[in-house]
Amino acid sequence: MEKKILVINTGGTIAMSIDESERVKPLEEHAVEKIGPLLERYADVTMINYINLPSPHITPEIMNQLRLFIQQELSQHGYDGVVVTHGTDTLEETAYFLDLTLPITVPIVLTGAMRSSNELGADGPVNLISAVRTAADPQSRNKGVLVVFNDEIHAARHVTKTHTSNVATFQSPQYGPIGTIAKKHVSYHHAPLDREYYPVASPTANVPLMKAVAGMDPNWFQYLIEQPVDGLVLEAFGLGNLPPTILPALQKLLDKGIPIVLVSRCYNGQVQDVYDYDGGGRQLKEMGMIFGGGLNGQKARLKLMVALAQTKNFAELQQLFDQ
Ligand SMILES: NC(=O)C[C@H](N)C(=O)O
Repeated sequence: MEKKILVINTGGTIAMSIDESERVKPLEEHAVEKIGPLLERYADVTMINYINLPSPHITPEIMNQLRLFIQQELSQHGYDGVVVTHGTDTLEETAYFLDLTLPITVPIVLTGAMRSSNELGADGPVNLISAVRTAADPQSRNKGVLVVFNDEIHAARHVTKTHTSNVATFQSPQYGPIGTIAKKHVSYHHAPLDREYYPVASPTANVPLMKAVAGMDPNWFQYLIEQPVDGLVLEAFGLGNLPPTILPALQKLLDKGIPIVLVSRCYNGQVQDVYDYDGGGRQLKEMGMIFGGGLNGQKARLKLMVALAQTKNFAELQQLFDQ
């Protein structure tokens, strides 16, 4: 029987066009609708123009509204799968947020485009067809939220935008794609690990993200010490090390009960408390910092935001980041 797939359009380059002076702009009408008829071969598709935003305009609040909308649509209409079209700049963040907060088994697939609707070699139509085929495939159930782009299927937890313009921009640097879209079928090479689920009423925690750089000025943290932030994510060096000059400022945050999650500015590997020098991972662990595994900064931030709705205890947060 033909699968019922809901396509929710949220905007991004897939819904934009380019003019003679090379300016790429959102279209008044939703460009994705024009792709609709091409999808009929693959599923019984219902398309909803939910919002039309460039993805730098997407916020955790909008991600959360989208989550509630998906849940409501699924319970009212019993779709077999959902596809969300989204701008690529923050696509990995929306995908990961939905992965953490949607307690469902049907496939949820995000896709978009790197070339706007009227550009030569526009990738929107093929990406959307691939996403619908993936959402309609029974093998895609229970795999968590997926990102389909350029004939590949990626797990939301691992995928990241790696190139500013190339159509093969979405990669999972640590583990590779979990499946591929062949001409005639969708195939999986391996399954993602068990999902985490965070019931979250609304992601209101104020969690900034900062990147470690050589010669970091401790005064940069003054704002965070004076403002009511709920947590901080730091993209540390390598295995999880920081310049020693900023440790007193970080200690002040920890003393105020503000959790600090460390991830690495390397895009491969996990942070670990190995180095035993001033500012090394050993010392950071002893200070009470939470080690964020192999997540990138933007995903660790979302995870801390949803985890803070569950606990503010540093040890419990560390357990959640160990998962
Ligand atoms: N390719 C894209 O969709 C990029 C665009 N700036 C967006 O994220 O909305």
